[in-house]
Amino acid sequence: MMKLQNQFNGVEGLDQSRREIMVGPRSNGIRPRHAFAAVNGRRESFPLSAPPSAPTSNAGSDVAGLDFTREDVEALLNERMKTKNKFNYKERCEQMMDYIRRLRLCIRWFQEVEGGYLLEQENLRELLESAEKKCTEMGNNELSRSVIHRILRLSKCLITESERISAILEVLMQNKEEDLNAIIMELRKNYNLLQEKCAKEESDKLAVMDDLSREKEARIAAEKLQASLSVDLEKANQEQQSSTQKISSLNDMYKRLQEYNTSLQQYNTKLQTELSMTNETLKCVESEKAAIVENLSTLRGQFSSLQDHLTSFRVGSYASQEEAANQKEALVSEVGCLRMELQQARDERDRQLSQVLSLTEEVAKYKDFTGKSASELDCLTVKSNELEAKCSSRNEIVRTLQDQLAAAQKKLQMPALWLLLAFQMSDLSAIETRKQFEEQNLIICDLRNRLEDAELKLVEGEKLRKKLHNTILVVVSHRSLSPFDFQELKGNIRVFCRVRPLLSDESSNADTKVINFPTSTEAMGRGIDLLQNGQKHCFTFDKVFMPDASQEDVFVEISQLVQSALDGYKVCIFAYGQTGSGKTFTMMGRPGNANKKGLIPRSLEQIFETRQSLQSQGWKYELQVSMLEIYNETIRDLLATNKSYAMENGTSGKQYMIKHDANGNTHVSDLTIVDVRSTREVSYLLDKAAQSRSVGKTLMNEQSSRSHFVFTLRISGVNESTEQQVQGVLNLIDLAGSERLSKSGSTGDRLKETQAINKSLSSLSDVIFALAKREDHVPFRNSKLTYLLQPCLGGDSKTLMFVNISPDPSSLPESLCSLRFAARVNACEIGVPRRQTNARLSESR
Ligand SMILES: Nc1ncnc2c1ncn2[C@@H]1O[C@H](COP(=O)(O)OP(=O)(O)OP(=O)(O)O)[C@@H](O)[C@H]1O
Repeated sequence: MMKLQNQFNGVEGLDQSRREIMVGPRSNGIRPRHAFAAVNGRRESFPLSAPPSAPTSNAGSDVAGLDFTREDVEALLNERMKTKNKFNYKERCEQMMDYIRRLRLCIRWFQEVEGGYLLEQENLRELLESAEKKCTEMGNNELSRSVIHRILRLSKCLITESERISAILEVLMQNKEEDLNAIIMELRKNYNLLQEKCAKEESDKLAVMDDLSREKEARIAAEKLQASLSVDLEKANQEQQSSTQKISSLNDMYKRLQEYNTSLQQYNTKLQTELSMTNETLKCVESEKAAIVENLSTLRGQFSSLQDHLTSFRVGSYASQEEAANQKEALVSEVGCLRMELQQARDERDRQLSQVLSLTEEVAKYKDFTGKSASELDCLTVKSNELEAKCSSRNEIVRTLQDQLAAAQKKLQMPALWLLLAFQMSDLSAIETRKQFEEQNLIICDLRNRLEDAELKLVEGEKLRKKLHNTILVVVSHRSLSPFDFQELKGNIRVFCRVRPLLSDESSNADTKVINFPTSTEAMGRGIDLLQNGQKHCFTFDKVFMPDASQEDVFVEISQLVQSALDGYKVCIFAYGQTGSGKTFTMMGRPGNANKKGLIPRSLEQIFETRQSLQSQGWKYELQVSMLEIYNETIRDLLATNKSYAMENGTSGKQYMIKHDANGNTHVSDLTIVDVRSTREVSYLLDKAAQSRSVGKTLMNEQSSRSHFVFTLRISGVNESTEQQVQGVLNLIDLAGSERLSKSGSTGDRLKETQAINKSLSSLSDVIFALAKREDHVPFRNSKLTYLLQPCLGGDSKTLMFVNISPDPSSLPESLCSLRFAARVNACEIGVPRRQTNARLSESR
């Protein structure tokens, strides 16, 4: 209590003279150690007493002014409990103790309240009132009352002190408030400044954040890019490695192929020489054969004449033969008679001889009997002489008879001999003829064998040629070979470029040379350079024909491709180019001039010729022709007999539908298909079609084709000996020319045609672009032309495009467009050409 009073006494002294009391700086809830006061205009500081230490277990001893302790109260209580109601006193004492504890706490709180300046007077008053109440409740107990009084006193004292302090505090608070207000103002200012700064910083921060996020994004993107680039780089490295390997392997292959090519070329030359030798032998054999056949026929004539002669002789000699036979029979019977007579004479002679003998024996006997009389002997000798005479006469008769017989026999033998001789003669000549005939037959057989051998060789040579042409040579990358040799392997569309000569009416403005043909070994015959505004545009194709190239020169380059159609390939050749650039000239040629015949008639001539020569190898071909034009997006049958399509408004009466079958063959419904057997028939059909074609005059071309012309030749061949079948198709197409309306000066119907032509050609370029980019969808159906050409552009055909170019400088932009388009076409990869061939089915045999 004393400590407290001292503390406040100091303050009380201050109270009288102060004008302004301030509290020392307080921050972070730390209690201030000084109070400041302005004393007589001077700022002084007064130390505030330290706060009481933390309450000890003996709480009562900390309370200043309360000079009794808990022990006192307990002792008092114990004493009183001896006499009074134990329970009531104890309870009340405890209540009192509780009250005192709360009072102590109040004092401590008062001391410890921040700076000791806030005093809850209301609470103290409440406490006081409750203490008074409790005092009343406690009644007349002396001890309690004195305790209570003390407490009350203490309380009152506390109240007054607190009131005083609160007054001081109020002042202090006011001052402090002002200070604080000033500080707050300052702080607000600072705050505002800070806020502005903060806002600025915030905006800066946002900008920086934006920058940062952008940078982050950029960094992430860069990292991603870096990652993808590194992946790409890795891939590229791998690709590079693999391509290096590929290149080296390709180089190896190239070398090997070159070697192979050389060997093949040698082989080819050998084969060619063999072929020519075989051909020569064949020619010799054929001439020999002809001679033999001639010989044979003369021999046959001889033989037949001999046979005729023999039969006539036989017929002629028949009568004399009969007569001779009769004579012979008569003679034979005569001979028989003579023989009988002779026999009889012989018998007689023998008998007489035996008589002579017996007589001779008898004579000998008589001679033995010497004793016989001479007369008897004489008589016997006479007898013997008679008999001998008889015998000799008989011998004479036998001799004459024998002579007669010999004569008769001679007579008999004469015609027989003659006949026999004749027979023998004719037999001899027949045998000789037969011999000759057999010899000739042998020679013929031999010749036939040789002929067969030669033909076999020829077939094998042809087979080899085909094989070399269609299989082996395709892998040989040698420019001296035909570009079609590569087609089977690469599957690209080949492109030939043809520059026509300047026409007479063009030569006036042809001083400037805009087209060049490079002469370097690389590009010789394959390159073409265009000069536009001083800029050079270089192009390379499979072949470039200069203006002086003849129709024959051009055909030579495609003849092998045409040959492929006979070998069972689908072949498509089409001419593309600006109007008047020479497409129709290339495809059809100039009518009535044999030297200027175009590719279509030349191809057909070759096909018919080859068909003829292949017949000897067992090949039989059937050829069918159809011709159509696509005019204003409508199909017209150029071989239709009734001409129902030719309607006034240019629209077709019939609706022709294009269909492709599973084999990639194209069919146009209701189209006239004509069987052809000779070039003359085809020429007739071509003339007929040319008359039906839509042709018109434009500023660019006197005879401008206003439609796309499609000539189709279907070839089906059967080989009887090898049982092979082939189905080839040859499509030859003369496209309508692309043109600029401003240049062509088209109006009316021409304008409509031009628009249709340009639209279908742009569809063609769309298709080519889609193919070049290997897009999933190729818009073949966008025009009739592209749909018709679908198997040629996207299938397994051997396709060749002619890009025709005009050398006229005024056509330079169009030429450049055409060449760019052609370069695209050249890069297009379509399917690998497939040969349509199969073994013949037994049913079809
Ligand atoms: N190589 C050539 N040699 C000689 N004359 C040629 C040659 N090429 C074209 N011509 C001539 O040029 C003219 C135009 O040729 P052509 O009619 O063939 O052109 P086009 O491209 O078919 O034209 P369009 O698309 O208008 O039908 C014709 O008179 C033709 O005879």
